[in-house]
Amino acid sequence: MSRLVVVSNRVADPRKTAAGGLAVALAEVLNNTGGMWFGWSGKTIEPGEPGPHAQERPLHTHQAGPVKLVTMDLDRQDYDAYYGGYSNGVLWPVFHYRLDLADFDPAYITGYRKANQLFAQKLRPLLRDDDIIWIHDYHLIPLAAELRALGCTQRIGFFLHIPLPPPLILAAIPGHDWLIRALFAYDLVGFQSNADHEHFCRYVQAEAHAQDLGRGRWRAFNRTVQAGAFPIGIDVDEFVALGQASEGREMYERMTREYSRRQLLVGVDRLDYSKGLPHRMQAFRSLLQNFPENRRVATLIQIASPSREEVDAYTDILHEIESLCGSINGNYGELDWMPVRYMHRNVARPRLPGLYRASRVALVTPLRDGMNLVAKEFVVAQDPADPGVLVLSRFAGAAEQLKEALLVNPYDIEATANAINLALHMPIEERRTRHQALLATIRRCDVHWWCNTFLETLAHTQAEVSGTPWLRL
Ligand SMILES: O=P(O)(O)OC[C@H]1O[C@H](O[C@H]2O[C@H](CO)[C@@H](O)[C@H](O)[C@H]2O)[C@H](O)[C@@H](O)[C@@H]1O
Ligand SMILES: O=c1ccn([C@@H]2O[C@H](COP(=O)(O)OP(=O)(O)O)[C@@H](O)[C@H]2O)c(=O)[nH]1
Repeated sequence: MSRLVVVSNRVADPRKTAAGGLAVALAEVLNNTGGMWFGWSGKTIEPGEPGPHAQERPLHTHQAGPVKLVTMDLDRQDYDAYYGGYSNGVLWPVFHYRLDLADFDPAYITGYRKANQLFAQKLRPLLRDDDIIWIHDYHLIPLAAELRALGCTQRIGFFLHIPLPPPLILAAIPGHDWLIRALFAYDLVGFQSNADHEHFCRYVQAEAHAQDLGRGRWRAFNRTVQAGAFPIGIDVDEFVALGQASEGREMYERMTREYSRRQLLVGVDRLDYSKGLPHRMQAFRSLLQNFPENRRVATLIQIASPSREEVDAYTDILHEIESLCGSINGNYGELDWMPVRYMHRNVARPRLPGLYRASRVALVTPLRDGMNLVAKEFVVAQDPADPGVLVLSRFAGAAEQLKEALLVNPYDIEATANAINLALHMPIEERRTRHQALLATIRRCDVHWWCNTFLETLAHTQAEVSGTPWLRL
């Protein structure tokens, strides 16, 4: 049987918990399949630090249950240009439709290419001929092309965890044609939603003049690539079990005891401008303003786990949130009631099911999101007899699947406040009906379904390209 080799920027011990949907999902996949997980170690080598040059630097290897974790360090300068610079200063904002936040510094692309070349050079000697290679996310778009240039002929799949914007937004990136050409080094390219997949099809037709071979296959640059939507899911049974374990139960009991006279609303996000936290706070403020019956009753617990703090746009959003929370509490708070409980800290995943279950409403209102696993976790954690309500942005990938949530446009503050009010006062029958339908979808398209569907499709892609040498990017 072929071995699965997963490659992503961030690697986590699959036996421990991590914040960030990619690490959570891949840990769950690899715990089941076994194989190798290759990525960045989380360590950077500072300029002037003694030791071998990047190419000669040894890898870190660690057996974690059935998974062999192999990681590499990056030089500080390369890491800054590759991760903070090109990945999170160019690709992240543009792919989330935020051209205004992109910083097209030409030095970034050099660092990005260099890091991808280093990933390829380090990974190449570890590969077996019959490995199935699955590369993840925007940090590593050119990796297959780099591996092909080193002679790799294995099946290689790619999954983009973030949205793909419409062609004319994508085309604003200097060198966008280079990026999309790099996708043709893969055999299969997966997106989170039909909308993202459709943007890809439109782009390759209009900008790359690709030939449509039908059934998701496109031919350009002397290669054939298959593309499709594979919405990522969660491990439902694992999350249910987490809720039944002691930490989950204790959290539930503590929250229900502490907030017995209140109705809890919960938001759990990385502190990222794509998550729409200022808009959410404004909607909550409008709720208190327009529907005063919720004052002294509704309490919003907002977890904002620290993220990418070296990128300026992330520091800006931190200040904006802090000021909004302060003003809401200052204007509406009472001696015995604070409307917003804001925490700029990561909450360990085992505690989240208890927090979700104790909450009447979840606010998942990103301005754009690839998928958003928190939306799915919230539904799974509910008591089916008395479930909470999911208020979900129509701009999260999850909205394509979770139609029975209260779908909102997060830019429309008043409409979002109305939806939150509806959620807080929704009759129990309607809550149950919606929850049942949501849970069925989340169960059907869980993380195992996602992984199996992607890998089966990859295994069946036609190897039309074997023997065709990859022309260097
Ligand atoms: O690794 P970080 O820079 O700390 O960021 C954490 C992850 O954020 C992004 O997650 C995305 O993947 C989720 C799972 O598919 C999806 O639900 C979510 O909508 C995405 O934002 C990023 O894509 C990952 O690479 C990061 O590791
Ligand atoms: O304080 C936190 C915040 C988030 N998460 C987890 O991180 C993941 C976030 O994934 P999502 O897809 O919602 O968004 P991303 O951060 O990947 O953009 C979910 O599994 C959360 O349970 C966590 O464990 N603790």
